[in-house]
Amino acid sequence: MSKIPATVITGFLGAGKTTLIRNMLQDAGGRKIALIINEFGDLGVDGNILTGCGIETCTEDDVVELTNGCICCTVADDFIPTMTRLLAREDKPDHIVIETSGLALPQPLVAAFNWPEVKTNVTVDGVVTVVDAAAVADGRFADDEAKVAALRAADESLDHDNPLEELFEDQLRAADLVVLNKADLIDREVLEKVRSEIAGKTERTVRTVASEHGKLPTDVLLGIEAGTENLILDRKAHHEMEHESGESHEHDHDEFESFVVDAGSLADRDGFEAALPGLIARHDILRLKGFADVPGKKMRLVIQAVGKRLETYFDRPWKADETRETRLVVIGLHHDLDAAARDEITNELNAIVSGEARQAAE
Ligand SMILES: Nc1nc2c(ncn2[C@@H]2O[C@H](COP(=O)(O)OP(=O)(O)OP(=O)(O)O)[C@@H](O)[C@H]2O)c(=O)[nH]1
Repeated sequence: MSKIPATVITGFLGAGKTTLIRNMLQDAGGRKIALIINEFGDLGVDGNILTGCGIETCTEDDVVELTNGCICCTVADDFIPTMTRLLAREDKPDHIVIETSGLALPQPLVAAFNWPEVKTNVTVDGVVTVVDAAAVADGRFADDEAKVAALRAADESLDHDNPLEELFEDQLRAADLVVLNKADLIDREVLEKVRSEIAGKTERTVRTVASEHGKLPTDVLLGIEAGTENLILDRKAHHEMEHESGESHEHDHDEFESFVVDAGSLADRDGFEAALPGLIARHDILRLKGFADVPGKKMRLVIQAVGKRLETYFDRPWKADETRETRLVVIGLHHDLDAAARDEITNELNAIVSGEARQAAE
């Protein structure tokens, strides 16, 4: 029996993984696709967006959400049992697509495909790393010397120069294909600069393709036939290489923090959208996303912020059995989101959601 192909879609927070998968599902080419969605933070936004996207090939049964932490750390407890259940199904999928969290390392996940109970039935068709080309052009992943110096001063045990840059490079090292997404936000010349910067971060030549809103022919993404589970040992992450050279530090996510804010109904959408970027910049929030209840509206409002870019849109009606609420997950570097900062952000978010902040400013 031929093995079921699996594709790992990885990439940093907000790069466009879910958007790319949503487009892939709309152009599945008759494939029955099973989705495994892994998220950092306890809100399950991506899975909710995908099952809410109204694509008949993407029902609740086709989506498995792993929200107990990054898939790279929960391989044994979550990922392997999920794959075993998936493979035990009568109506097996034609292709398995796994969206890692924005903070996951692809290497341990791809290595897990060598576990006996998986290897005989599944092969890794390819690792697709989605890049926010505009964020790269803005230098988001470059070393911010001043910031690293401040980090080191605050925590001499810090064993990474720059956790963002290191993770970004690790996700690129694992790639069979790099998607330079958000190309609509930069011009051609900048895109080519980003392309060569990306090329400089992997020792081997990796195919890159530009995209806008993750729109690419599904045949570009699926059917790479790389068999990456047999190649991943040559695509080591930083901490695996440091381990080999003796300066070992375990792979963890301690540098990152996430928390969920429950707020009330969004009384003043314009005021909220005007105030949110300032809050994000003040606290260096890397990612903020979730859903909001807008009084008088049948549809729920999706809130999507990646760095300073904010997008809100109504995606589907609230279900009869759903509580209309505003719930937002906030993700950032640990030292930016200590307890005091989390309280401050929670209070400020509640104030701008309720419209209080605007009234106070008037
Ligand atoms: N302008 C622009 N926005 C994009 C593009 N692709 C995605 N976005 C927006 O970027 C935001 C994040 O997109 P997602 O698809 O949720 O990103 P993700 O990688 O799944 O995010 P995480 O799962 O949180 O890591 C959303 O507001 C998208 O609409 C693009 O090509 N251009």
